[in-house]
Amino acid sequence: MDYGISGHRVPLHGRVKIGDDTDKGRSAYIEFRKRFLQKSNGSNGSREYEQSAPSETSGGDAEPRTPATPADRFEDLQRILVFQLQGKSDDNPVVVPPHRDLNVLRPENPTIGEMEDLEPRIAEYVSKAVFSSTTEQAQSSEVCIKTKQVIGVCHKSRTLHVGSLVFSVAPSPGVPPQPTHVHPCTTQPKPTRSGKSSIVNASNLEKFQLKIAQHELYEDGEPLVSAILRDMTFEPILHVEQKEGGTQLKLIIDYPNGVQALFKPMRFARDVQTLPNHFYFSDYERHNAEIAAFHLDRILGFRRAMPVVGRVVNMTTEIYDVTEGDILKTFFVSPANNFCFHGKCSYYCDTGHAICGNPDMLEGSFAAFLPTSDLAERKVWRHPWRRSYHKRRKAQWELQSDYCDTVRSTPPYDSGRRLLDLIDMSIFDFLTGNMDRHHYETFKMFGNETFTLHLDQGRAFGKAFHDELSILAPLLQCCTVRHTTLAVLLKFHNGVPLSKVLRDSMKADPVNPVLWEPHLAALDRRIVTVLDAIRKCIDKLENPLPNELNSVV
Ligand SMILES: Nc1ncnc2c1ncn2[C@@H]1O[C@H](COP(=O)(O)OP(=O)(O)OP(=O)(O)O)[C@@H](O)[C@H]1O
Ligand SMILES: [Mn+2]
Repeated sequence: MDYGISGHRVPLHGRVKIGDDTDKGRSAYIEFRKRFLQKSNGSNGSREYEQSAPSETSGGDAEPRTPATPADRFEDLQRILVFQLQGKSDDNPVVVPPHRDLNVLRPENPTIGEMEDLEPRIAEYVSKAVFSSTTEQAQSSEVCIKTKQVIGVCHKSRTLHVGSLVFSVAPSPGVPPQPTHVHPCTTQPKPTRSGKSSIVNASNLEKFQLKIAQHELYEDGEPLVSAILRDMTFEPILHVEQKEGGTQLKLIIDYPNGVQALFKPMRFARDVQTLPNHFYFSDYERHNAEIAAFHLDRILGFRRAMPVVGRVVNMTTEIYDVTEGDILKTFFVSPANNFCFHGKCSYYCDTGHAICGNPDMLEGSFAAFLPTSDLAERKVWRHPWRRSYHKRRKAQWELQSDYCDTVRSTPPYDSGRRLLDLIDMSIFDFLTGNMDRHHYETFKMFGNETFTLHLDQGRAFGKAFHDELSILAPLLQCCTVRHTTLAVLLKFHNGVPLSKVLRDSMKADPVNPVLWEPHLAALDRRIVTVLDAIRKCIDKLENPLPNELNSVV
């Protein structure tokens, strides 16, 4: 089934509208949008904000006042949660109770390490491995471990590759680095012929990657997360190269021990918003959006985004000096005497869109690298609610009011956790204003019953004064949400505001303040809108409108 663009065209220069107002359907989305737009300054702050120049200034240390206690505590929604925890209200089709949610039940939750039979084996290798050197191995790399599959390759010298792990073998003083050979079945350590060897433990990122599980990237409170953030912040940068593919410039950063990060450079100050005449697909990426989205994903309890940290690098010593290839030819000094480069990519990689240091210090986001495909291949899925990526075309979901019924009856959205994951993602994206969710990825080895990665938030946090309701289309069209997601939203709405928790979480980042204050304020406002939407879904269920009425609302 193709969830792609419809090919339907609106008149040239016509405004691209969201939703079809003439559609006589059952779509909560269209109804909600109408109601939402009719609202004036509602007491709960749920209104569409126009793009307007704010009076606040960017950044700054002064903590703004947190919003006054909201008038509406959504007690009706709270009651549903309490009933469900008491084993009542189980049949509520809008709020999926924990005991029907595979993300909560997790009958199985193996890690990549367990699936690949790596974790226990590595421990075994550490205790059993014996290193020796033979001259013939020096000629080429060879396969040196066989278990369920080939997982270890001896490389030219001093390193042993096991999946994405690289073990270094330190030679004795005075002995040149030697090729290594592992005897995994040897229980008694044998003396090596030409020197003692030792195994350097896997890096924090490698350990993290092996612990990625079927239902989440990392566990709540996982200490490796802050260890990785620290590594990416303080470890020396050994090598840099441009990442192929994608539309905008990204660099792959190599640290010691095989640790890698995906670097997105800062292009604008925090308070520069998406240009009013730019579509979502021609917006620039914002490095700070990647940092903020990682924190937000963690705070909301999803744990589906890789750790990201901000860092200021010296463009000369930490980029120019450690890179090679065509990218070197794109470095130059600007008229303002700043060191700049533009790299090579399909958009915005020219002198007019150069990335410039100040004068040669450059800020960027560093996202911990996902496991390589050798260790854990990913499957790329077309997002059913993908936008048209065309200035005059609409996507199918924008035209068909019962679109969710179509999605719901199609695997993998017809059972299990997948549809609920997309609804979580739409709430996450609505909070951050990310309209750029064209594809999503999962780890192949876990099959369909696995979480969807929250990858690529570069176009989030672009408009602080506009709430893009169409991002919520999956929630509004399907009218279903996890109990746990609703509980988290209510917790922040009625307790310590999300803006405060996120601001505090990001204080530890080296490039704090990460977000412009109006973007933080927008989060608290948008939570109300999501809660309103869920309430609307429940109301519709409890008080279905007669058919004729339904068609005119
Ligand atoms: N942390 C990561 N580690 C490894 N690979 C990653 C990571 N994040 C993203 N990628 C891969 O790199 C690709 C491009 O990344 P991303 O989508 O963030 O960049 P982009 O320039 O916005 O790309 P596009 O223009 O296609 O949206 C992704 O499709 C993903 O497969
Ligand atoms: Mn992107």
